Amino acid sequence: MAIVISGKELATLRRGAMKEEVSTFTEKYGRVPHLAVVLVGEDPGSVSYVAGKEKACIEIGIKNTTIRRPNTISQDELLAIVNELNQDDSVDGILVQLPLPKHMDSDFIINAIVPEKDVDGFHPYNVASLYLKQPGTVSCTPKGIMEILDYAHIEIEGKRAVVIGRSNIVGMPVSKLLLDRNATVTICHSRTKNISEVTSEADILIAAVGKPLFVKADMVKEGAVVIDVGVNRNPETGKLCGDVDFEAVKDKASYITKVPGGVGPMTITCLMENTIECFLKHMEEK
Ligand SMILES: Nc1nc(=O)c2c([nH]1)NC[C@@H]1CN(c3ccc(C(=O)N[C@@H](CCC(=O)O)C(=O)O)cc3)C=[N+]21
Repeated sequence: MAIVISGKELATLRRGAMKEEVSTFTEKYGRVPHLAVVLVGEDPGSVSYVAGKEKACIEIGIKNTTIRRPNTISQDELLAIVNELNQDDSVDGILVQLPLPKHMDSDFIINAIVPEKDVDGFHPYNVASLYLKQPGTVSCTPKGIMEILDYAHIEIEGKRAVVIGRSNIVGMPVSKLLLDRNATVTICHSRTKNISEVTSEADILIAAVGKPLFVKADMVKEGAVVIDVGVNRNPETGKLCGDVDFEAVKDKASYITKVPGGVGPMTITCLMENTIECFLKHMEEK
């Protein structure tokens, strides 16, 4: 049986440290960090994420404003909200929850957020900074995955890392972060031939495909480290489940994360870290 790396436990540790740090801010800067979240519509993943973020903000002492709008609002109305938050000096971080309703162009909205307040690290400026190794905001899930690997003291340098999924939000940036730590990285996707042959080579396997229970035992090398980034609903039980068939893979892996309680809590924790970082930069500019 693999060692289960608890993202939840690490999140609790990090949040305790952040709470202490934030408790010094009012005296130093006259206020605490402020995160503004915009939620359009009622995507189930988003609603659960928003609830988790509100809880984390309260825990750490970060001010949180959630702006909720029905999915009938126009793109112009959403743009106006973003512009107002951009100009609001009391706001340090802006997060527009994705996915947006179909009648909207999410790239257009994300591009409208000023990069200094883009706590998601989704703005092209921050994405480019990651690839050029320049200072900027690193997106929360990839950052959380690296923190999980480090917490478990997993060696990365020289290891063969295989990432399943090539999204801008997870697959691509986590591949870059692993490469920066000198892993040999392979990215698999829907057109990859003989995918289980490729994934079976992985010392570190990152599953970010968005398909419930996609990773089975025959796709995993004995002793591999398996990180499950999936946020899916199990089609049979309706419960939250990952991309990895945990029960099938747990006896083959050396380390594994679970859903829930794995990467998710660290995504939220890294969002808190990013909010504090944006706040501190904002305060320095004054
Ligand atoms: N602009 C934007 N940025 C995002 O980062 C973003 C987004 N939009 N849209 C939705 C997805 C999804 N996502 C989750 C993060 C943490 C949990 C999480 O902490 N889940 C808990 C369980 C929560 C439960 O039980 O419902 C866990 O895995 O233990 C879930 C989902 C961030 N996303």
